[in-house]
Amino acid sequence: MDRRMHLVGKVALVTGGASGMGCGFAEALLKAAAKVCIADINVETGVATESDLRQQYGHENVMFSKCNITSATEFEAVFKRTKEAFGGIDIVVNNAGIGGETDENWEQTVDVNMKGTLRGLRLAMYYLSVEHGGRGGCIVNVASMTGLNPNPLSPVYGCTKAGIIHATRCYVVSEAAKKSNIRLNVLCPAFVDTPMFRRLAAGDATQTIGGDQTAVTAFIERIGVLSTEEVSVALIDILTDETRNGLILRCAKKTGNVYSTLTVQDV
Ligand SMILES: NC(=O)C1=CN([C@@H]2O[C@H](COP(=O)(O)OP(=O)(O)OC[C@H]3O[C@@H](n4cnc5c(N)ncnc54)[C@H](O)[C@@H]3O)[C@@H](O)[C@H]2O)C=CC1
Ligand SMILES: CCCCCC(=O)/C=C/C=C\C/C=C\C/C=C\CCCC(=O)O
Repeated sequence: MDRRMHLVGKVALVTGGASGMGCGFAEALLKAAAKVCIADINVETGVATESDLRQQYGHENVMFSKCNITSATEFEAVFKRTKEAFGGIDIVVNNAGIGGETDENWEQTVDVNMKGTLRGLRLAMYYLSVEHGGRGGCIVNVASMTGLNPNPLSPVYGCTKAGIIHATRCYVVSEAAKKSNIRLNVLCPAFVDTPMFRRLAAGDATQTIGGDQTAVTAFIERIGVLSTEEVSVALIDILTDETRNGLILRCAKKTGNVYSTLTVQDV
């Protein structure tokens, strides 16, 4: 039996799609002939990305929708708009996220990464579910290797990413996912060359709880840095291979792509 999900004509919503990894994901989906809504808080970059992608992949296949994922109203409006414009939603990539560990910004990191992603996950479950007019599909949540490996420089960020991993695992075993044939997986990249990463690499003091930048640089050199195209290949593999469900996909420059589950202990 063919277990590939063909992406031609499929409709995807990608949060944080204006730049960085999200923009790479949008482009990879468009190359596979899907239709994409990029949702992002940054209107200027979002409109520019929309225009660029429209020129390359067709006006009718791309839309930008302004959305702050911390706003329930804005986020729900994006789902509605995408469904109206493209006739349904098959794929949701909850990718938008920020770094930030200072006394002033750490709660914002929780609001965006944890609450925002949970909001996107809940909306995706609703809009993909058959009982609410959906047609099943695939949800990919973007966490990070820091959600699995402890990192002293970014405990809050790491916690939000661990939360995203666990939330994904919980929804995977839900009746709602099974009833509507919704697959859920979580992507855990190590460093990827994006504006967010470049801020960290440049020593932006608002991104970590501080420390020796020489050590950060050495750490980055040891781990290596992926391109957005390399992470996009991982995303497309998750989407197209319908046997992929409930999985954590670690992506790192030196180790490549490694799928796993977390062990569940019998109690
Ligand atoms: N770059 C890296 O090394 C890694 C990044 N990640 C995760 O990948 C995801 C994407 O990150 P990058 O592309 O690196 O970052 P980025 O900063 O380059 O792009 C993030 C995008 O999300 C948007 N965004 C931020 N807050 C938002 C909000 N409240 N509502 C809607 N959109 C919002 C930004 O405007 C931006 O376009 C994030 O969740 C990040 O934590 C995970 C592992 C490694
Ligand atoms: C193996 C660690 C991979 C980290 C991947 C990641 O999520 C990168 C995010 C980049 C910028 C976000 C800002 C800061 C927090 C993230 C990671 C801190 C790691 C710093 C270090 O120990 O060198």
